[in-house]
Amino acid sequence: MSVRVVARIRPLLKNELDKDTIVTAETVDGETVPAVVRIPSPKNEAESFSFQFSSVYEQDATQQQLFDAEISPTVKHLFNGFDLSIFAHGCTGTGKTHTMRGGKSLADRGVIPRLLSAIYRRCKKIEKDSAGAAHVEVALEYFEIYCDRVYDLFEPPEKRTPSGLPIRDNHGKTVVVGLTEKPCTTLKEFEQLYDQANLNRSTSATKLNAHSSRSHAVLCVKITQTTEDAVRVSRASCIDLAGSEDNRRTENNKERLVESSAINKSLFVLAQCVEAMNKKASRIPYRESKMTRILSLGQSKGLTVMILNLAPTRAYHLDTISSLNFASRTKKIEVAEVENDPVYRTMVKPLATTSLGGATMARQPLRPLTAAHNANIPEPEKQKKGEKPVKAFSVYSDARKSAPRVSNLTSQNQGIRRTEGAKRGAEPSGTFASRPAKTFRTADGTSRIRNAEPALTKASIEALIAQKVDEKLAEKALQDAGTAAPALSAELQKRLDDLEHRIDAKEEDGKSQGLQFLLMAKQHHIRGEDASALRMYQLAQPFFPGNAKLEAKMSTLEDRIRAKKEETTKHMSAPIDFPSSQPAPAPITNLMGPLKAEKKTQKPNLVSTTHEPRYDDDDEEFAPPPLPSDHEASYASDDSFHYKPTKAARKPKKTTKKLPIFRDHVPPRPSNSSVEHTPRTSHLLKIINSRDVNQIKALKGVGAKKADSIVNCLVEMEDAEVLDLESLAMLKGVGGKTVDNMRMGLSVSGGSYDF
Ligand SMILES: Nc1ncnc2c1ncn2[C@@H]1O[C@H](COP(=O)(O)OP(=O)(O)OP(=O)(O)O)[C@@H](O)[C@H]1O
Repeated sequence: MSVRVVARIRPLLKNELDKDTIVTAETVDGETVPAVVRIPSPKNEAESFSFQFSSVYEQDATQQQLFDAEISPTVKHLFNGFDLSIFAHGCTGTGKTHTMRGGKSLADRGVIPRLLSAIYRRCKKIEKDSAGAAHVEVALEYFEIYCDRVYDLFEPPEKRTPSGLPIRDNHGKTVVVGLTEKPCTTLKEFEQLYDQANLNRSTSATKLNAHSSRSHAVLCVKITQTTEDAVRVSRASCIDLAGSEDNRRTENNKERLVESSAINKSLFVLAQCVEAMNKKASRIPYRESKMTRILSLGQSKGLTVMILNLAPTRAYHLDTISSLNFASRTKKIEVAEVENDPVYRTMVKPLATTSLGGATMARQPLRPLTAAHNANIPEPEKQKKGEKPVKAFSVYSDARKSAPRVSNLTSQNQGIRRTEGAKRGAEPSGTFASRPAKTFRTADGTSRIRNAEPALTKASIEALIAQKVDEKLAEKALQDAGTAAPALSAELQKRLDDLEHRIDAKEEDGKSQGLQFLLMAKQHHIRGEDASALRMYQLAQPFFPGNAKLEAKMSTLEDRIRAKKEETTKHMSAPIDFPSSQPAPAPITNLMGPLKAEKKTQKPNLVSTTHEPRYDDDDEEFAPPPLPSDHEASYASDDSFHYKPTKAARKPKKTTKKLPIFRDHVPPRPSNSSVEHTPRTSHLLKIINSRDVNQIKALKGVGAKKADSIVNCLVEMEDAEVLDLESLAMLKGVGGKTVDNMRMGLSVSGGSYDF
């Protein structure tokens, strides 16, 4: 099922006035509880936007009401082996921490203490009902992601290493290495641990919130149920995201701005991941921030509830619309609900020395990720038969007859449906555990239930292989067909991966920030998302002070965005009804803080009063879909930017370095027009565009390596050609001097050119 998204409108604060309230909740026809958020258009008060969610909680909704309706029903599923993720999202000062953590009084307690209370109650009940035969253990991990670094909140700040805890990919899962796991047996003990750990969380006063969280906090509750026969582990992850900040309003100082930039960046990446998932893109940019990498929303299996926190007043108008848009997209994400397998105790013997959940256990990721599988990809066979994909599980249906659940005791994502009561041991032979339980992983990844393991015959192995191949082929075909983002060439993909690896390699010493921005910029650029690419280049710039290539890229992008905008404004004099295939204009997004271009180009939301505005693309504020020539500006490789230490990054040095000036004195021209070059230049460009390594190698000042690199860049550009010397100078490994050398070294028929 999809992520369950509910909205919560916080009450007015002391300094807010009733007359400024613009966000209201409404009920859908025939329903009694509100499920629609209505907000006026920022451009035209007479118009309004409405956003529908699973539920909407009004200003007077209590913590108890929210918990009882949204979280309490999930607890029993947690004990049935499903993982649970609860997110609080929203811009700064909208009540995320209040919702998740809450206040000290009983009535004010937020989702997290209430969840723990419910968990302990259920633990007691299980132990009592089984007359002590079943035993449940609860253990906690609590960490924050601050400025893209992971810190253990159970450790005092003075014990932190500046670079934070490393995260690793472990068999397709993301793992935070070295987190403290605290066993926690009572609610009282939890409260002490939690309160103490919260003192370690990074919070500061900003203009918008006196106790603003400067980090994303993730509390992971591990529940281990041990019965005579089996051990079952499930996890609840409670995530209090830091709020997006519009720094025009926060008036943040330098330190707060650095935090804010990290917060906005990670939330921006989260939005990009959601966008990519909605577009069923083959590549979800999880790796672009630690938060998205760890959380991998949509890739995890289990139940996911997102609480969208909203402020009711006009002061948050644009931020609220931005959050509503994000949440609307999130609710479309499909999550496969697969319960964690129990580990049968007859099998546990070899593990006798491994304490479950103890320090010797390999660290687990916050959520088990199945990177190889996109949960959004429907199963072709089942679709053909008109069946629902694997996730026929209704969290909120408390109907007497339990909905059929999916067992993962079969090949990955293949999902044989099982009714709730069916016993593991009764699984038909020939099925295999696809997802080794966290405490017992066999080396070959096959079944852990050895006594239930079927005898493998040659025929069954062949059948299994054939089945796997079919699955993979079908999956690939679907991915190819369903990919909305432009396919990346293998070459380009390789370079992106290389860049990611470089970033990973530098993560440890915290020097990767600039490269990360560059990587993201390049990815946006490739996808034709100019505005996002520009934002990322702007964020990268302080890390590469005075880098002429970077500046050139930014100015090319700015020009193009401006041109697109002017083009669009021409067609904007009358209201436009955007066809569904085309992105609507102006998503009012402040996720990345102020941008001159954004401010100027916000367009009215031309959407009727009862519809959600459609903001399908991150670049919409600027224009129609990307132009075919969007690759032109990405000539230069990001490899050409060299990391400079952060100190330098914070204080960009003034530079006198300028773009090369060449001797072709031709008048300025439109970038895509063919212009008269001098014969020498034309000849040079012809050689370059021939992509012939030997010819290029023969140019003056170009060795084999440089020639190779030039050809690689040209391959990346696919059909595009280098049209002028400036563009040539921006290719990887080429600069103004090299271009001059190349040109001046040219001669034809034994004679030299005149100029
Ligand atoms: N439902 C609510 N009832 C009463 N007060 C609330 C409610 N929601 C939020 N508040 C108050 O609003 C203020 C901001 O809330 P909170 O700190 O939880 O925001 P936040 O979204 O976590 O902000 P940040 O992202 O900056 O950390 C606090 O003073 C909080 O007590």
